[in-house]
Amino acid sequence: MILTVTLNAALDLTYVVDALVPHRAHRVSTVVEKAGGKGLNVARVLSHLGEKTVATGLLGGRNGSRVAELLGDSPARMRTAFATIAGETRRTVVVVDGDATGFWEPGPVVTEAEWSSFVGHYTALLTISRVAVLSGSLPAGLPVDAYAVLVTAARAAGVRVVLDTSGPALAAALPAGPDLVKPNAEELAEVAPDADLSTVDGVLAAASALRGHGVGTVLASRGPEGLIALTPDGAFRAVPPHAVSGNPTGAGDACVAAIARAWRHRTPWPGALRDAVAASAAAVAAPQAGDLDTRTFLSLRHGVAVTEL
Ligand SMILES: O=P(O)(O)OC[C@H]1O[C@](O)(CO)[C@@H](O)[C@H]1O
Repeated sequence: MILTVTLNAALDLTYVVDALVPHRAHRVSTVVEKAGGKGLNVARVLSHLGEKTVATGLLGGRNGSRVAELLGDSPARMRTAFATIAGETRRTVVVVDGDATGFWEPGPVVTEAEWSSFVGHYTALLTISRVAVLSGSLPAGLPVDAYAVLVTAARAAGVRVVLDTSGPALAAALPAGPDLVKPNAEELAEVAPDADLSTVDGVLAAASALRGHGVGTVLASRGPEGLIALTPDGAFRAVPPHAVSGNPTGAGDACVAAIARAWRHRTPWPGALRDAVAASAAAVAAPQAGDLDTRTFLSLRHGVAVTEL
């Protein structure tokens, strides 16, 4: 079982318009509502790929009930085990006009009692999990080291743990030793301010500085140029055969899902990275975050070039 955690879940709204023009009113041609937040997108992609998952996290208020209702349509292999909180789950809005522009609401305030009860609930779920994926921002009220607590519990349970977050939440969790982090360009620049991140060497220097904090693998996404991974088994670069256009929201979630799946099946790094690059591209090709265009995934995965650096 792969466990995904979404502490700041969201009711994701996607608006499709012809062209987004600031300071103008827009007629929206299509509105789609989805259960979202990064961990839920990861769970949905895993489920598309045929994996059994349990999606947990925090849900509250009317938006939380709507998210739960939307999750009711999930296939049996995607189980949900969310804890209820008093605060209102946030909404996010993505405006798609060929590319995507996102608006993320901040989310609820979580109480200390809700947090400590969640930690117990999560620890129980670890006993049926092989891999845990902790994704997204922290809602207000949670301690900055919330992810450090969850990483420590996973490690104590012998569960491999992927952490996909940013800013202070990421920095505070590094000493707990997550097995993989997927930093954005800002985080890489912060740990290695002099590195030229437009070059492979620069990304490797920054990734190695980040690994020095106790992380197993650093996975650096380079958008349409693919991925660079600094792993305990060496450094790899994975490049897609061609760029894919569409909605890039959720491409990172698909990438993380593919890695978790590869770990679950003990796939060696080259295969894992090939799938991660193909899954990211297949997520871009699908209209909504958390979806995967299976045809793109299957057609691209054999064309991804993986080289050991
Ligand atoms: O948790 P955050 O970092 O605020 O990101 C949340 C958002 O990211 C996405 O998962 C896309 O990665 C959206 O579905 C949206 O819910």
